[in-house]
Amino acid sequence: MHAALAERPAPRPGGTPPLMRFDAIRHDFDTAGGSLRALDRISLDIDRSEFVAVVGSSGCGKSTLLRIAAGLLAPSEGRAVFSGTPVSAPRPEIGMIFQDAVMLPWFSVIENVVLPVRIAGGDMAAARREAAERLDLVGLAGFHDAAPGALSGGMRQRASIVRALMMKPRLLLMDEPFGALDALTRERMNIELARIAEESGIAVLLITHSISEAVFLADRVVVMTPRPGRIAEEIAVPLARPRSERTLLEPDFAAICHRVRRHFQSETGIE
Ligand SMILES: Nc1ncnc2c1ncn2[C@@H]1O[C@H](COP(=O)(O)OP(=O)(O)OP(=O)(O)O)[C@@H](O)[C@H]1O
Repeated sequence: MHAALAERPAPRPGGTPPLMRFDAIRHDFDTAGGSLRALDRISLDIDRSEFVAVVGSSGCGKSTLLRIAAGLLAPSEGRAVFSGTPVSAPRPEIGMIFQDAVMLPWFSVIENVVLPVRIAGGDMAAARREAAERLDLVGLAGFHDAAPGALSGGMRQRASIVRALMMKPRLLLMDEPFGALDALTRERMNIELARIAEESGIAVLLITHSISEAVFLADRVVVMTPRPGRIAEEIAVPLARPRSERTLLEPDFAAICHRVRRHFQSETGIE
């Protein structure tokens, strides 16, 4: 389906608002050299429990789009609407995970994980119980009381995913979360993230430079044009779930990767 340069998303059956709607977003940055258009005419819907991956060349505005979704940046024009309400500030239903999992070194892993609940004034005993269970599920059973510095990059990123889930978000925004990991760890993290998303039903908006990661994880891959970032194509990924190592061997997986890759044939920086 080509959603190229659509001004407005199509009306939805039944009139239910999507979980997240980017409605004709444009964003210009003021720079020393004048105004720089980062995003132009971005209209995109994300449904409940949907996994959407965004790929595009460096500087095409992916992080800018995510910051707008998180309520960290107001667009120059258009709006981001979460569950029918315009996003104007960060909110607990929208979680965010960055490339580098930032952890406070003076707190143990589990205390870092329950920090959002502490800040929100929630039930700490219940939070610690839930955190312990979730840490076990992602293979961090022996590391609840470890210092964050004792964890590898992959382990820290798993802990940061658990931390983001503590506030029970309905949408998880992920900005190149596995970019700093080695290829094998990254593949394992992809499988784990697919499982978490499938089991929890949380919607995810993932930014990645890896085409195979995007296709492996997503229900839909959004390809952006070089700056100013527009939507070049939305590509559905109808691969069966649960996704696993076997998914990577499916002919359809390769075919969809190829379709995404065609957009970048003359570019570098995209795997
Ligand atoms: N605060 C800012 N002030 C001025 N220009 C900015 C600012 N933030 C981003 N830009 C510019 O806007 C454009 C889009 O940046 P953005 O970080 O969203 O791209 P990206 O697609 O996430 O890039 P990458 O893949 O390299 O992380 C770039 O040209 C960038 O230099």
